[in-house]
Amino acid sequence: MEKIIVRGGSRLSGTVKVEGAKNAVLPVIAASIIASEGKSILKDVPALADVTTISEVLKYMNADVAVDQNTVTIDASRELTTEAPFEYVRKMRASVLVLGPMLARYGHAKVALPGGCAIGSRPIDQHLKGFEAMGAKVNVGNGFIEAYTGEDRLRGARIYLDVPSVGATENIMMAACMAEGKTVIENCAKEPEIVDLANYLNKMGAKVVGAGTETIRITGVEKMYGAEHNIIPDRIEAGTFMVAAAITKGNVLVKGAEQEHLRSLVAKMQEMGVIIEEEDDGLRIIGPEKLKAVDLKTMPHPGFPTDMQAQMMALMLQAEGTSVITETVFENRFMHVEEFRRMNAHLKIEGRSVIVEGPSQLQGAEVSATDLRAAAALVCAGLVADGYTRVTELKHLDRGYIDFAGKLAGIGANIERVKDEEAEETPDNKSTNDVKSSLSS
Ligand SMILES: CC(=O)N[C@H]1[C@@H](OP(=O)(O)OP(=O)(O)OC[C@H]2O[C@@H](n3ccc(=O)[nH]c3=O)[C@H](O)[C@@H]2O)O[C@H](CO)[C@@H](O)[C@@H]1O
Ligand SMILES: C=C(OP(=O)(O)O)C(=O)O
Repeated sequence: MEKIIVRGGSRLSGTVKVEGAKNAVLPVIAASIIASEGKSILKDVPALADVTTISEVLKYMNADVAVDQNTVTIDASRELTTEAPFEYVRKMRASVLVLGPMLARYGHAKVALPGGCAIGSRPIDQHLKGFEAMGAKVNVGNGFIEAYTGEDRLRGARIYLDVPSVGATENIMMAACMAEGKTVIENCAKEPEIVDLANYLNKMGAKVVGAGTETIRITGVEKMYGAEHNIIPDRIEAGTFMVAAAITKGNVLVKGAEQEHLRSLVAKMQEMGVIIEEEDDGLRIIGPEKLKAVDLKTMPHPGFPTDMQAQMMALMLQAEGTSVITETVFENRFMHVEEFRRMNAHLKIEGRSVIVEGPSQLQGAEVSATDLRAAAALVCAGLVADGYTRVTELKHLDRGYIDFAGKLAGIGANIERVKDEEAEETPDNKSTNDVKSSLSS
């Protein structure tokens, strides 16, 4: 098992570059299997554990997937199997995103049920409601979801989502690309990753309009082809580095951060007193000497992203006064609160809100990453805690961040990722040496 060991106290400075977006690349890779002719060449693909998992799903289905650094080439022109077993879906819920593309191309799809996870129950009823509206029969049983149309193609339909689900919007949009006639998805998700997927589908020959608004219209086509596409930058990775810079009172250029995708975060951080300047190639973050307390509520895009909630909690712990965070997207996304408390954070959960009393004098401790963003948030808190913070369960972090510790070290953090045995050698209250030298001594 590996750990990240971080010693608080360094102000971050310099430039850090963001990768392609995890939440954009996963549906794009899934969509590639709709193409029965030609190769897809995907660029700016982040080398994340989740990308490996979805690539393995495609390979299991008989597609060719070749990875060359940040370029992934997919040839799905051979006949594919239409099943994704539990061993992949267990690792990553986004595996359910192959349902829509398989249904579009073959009128059949069978995927293991994803089940719940640390942040909430995460049902997929809206995905299935969409497929049914398009004429598919859906059976859920024996741990699998199976959808099929028999001899027929899917039929275009008007679908109103009960919640603007990102995954349901993507799955239905992909399924509708080769359906007969027009599909209209109302109350759909408006995230930048939805727009990226629609752009890719259109390059493949689909007819999708309205992505990024609350109504998407899709006119079905007969056939789709491989296409070239560049994945958009990861707004959540960018936001995480923005928080890391601000919490340490640093001055950091987050290269690749798109202001347009980050409006709610930029506005909230500015409200806290953080200076944010748009530069040609990214956003410069200058942390103030004192942060102001604020309230925030997570919402579907363009509201405040739930995937930045844990990191913002770390930042609010350093603000002067009482902040309130309300989580409206996932019902159980406060697992990090208990871990922050181990670092001497003053936090109280009240229903779907957390009351944050700041500033907390954080203390280094051994903490466990309960999910992907909790992992990043705990590292951010460690950047300003007294002494050493050890963050374990890094498999969650690796789903969404590449070389997180290395990138933070590159902008001046006192941080290292180590194997368990090496971690034992690091003294708890070492006050002079940095993490690296304490490990090598
Ligand atoms: C791979 C990926 O892109 N993951 C993102 C995606 O997840 P994901 O697509 O799973 O999230 P959704 O947008 O679907 O979920 C939002 C809310 O809708 C509910 N819901 C969803 C589907 C459904 O059929 N029924 C239903 O009730 C969920 O329980 C949740 O409360 O969007 C989330 C919300 O921005 C992000 O946190 C995830 O990082
Ligand atoms: C919750 C997240 O991702 P996923 O939907 O892949 O679990 C996330 O990226 O924070």
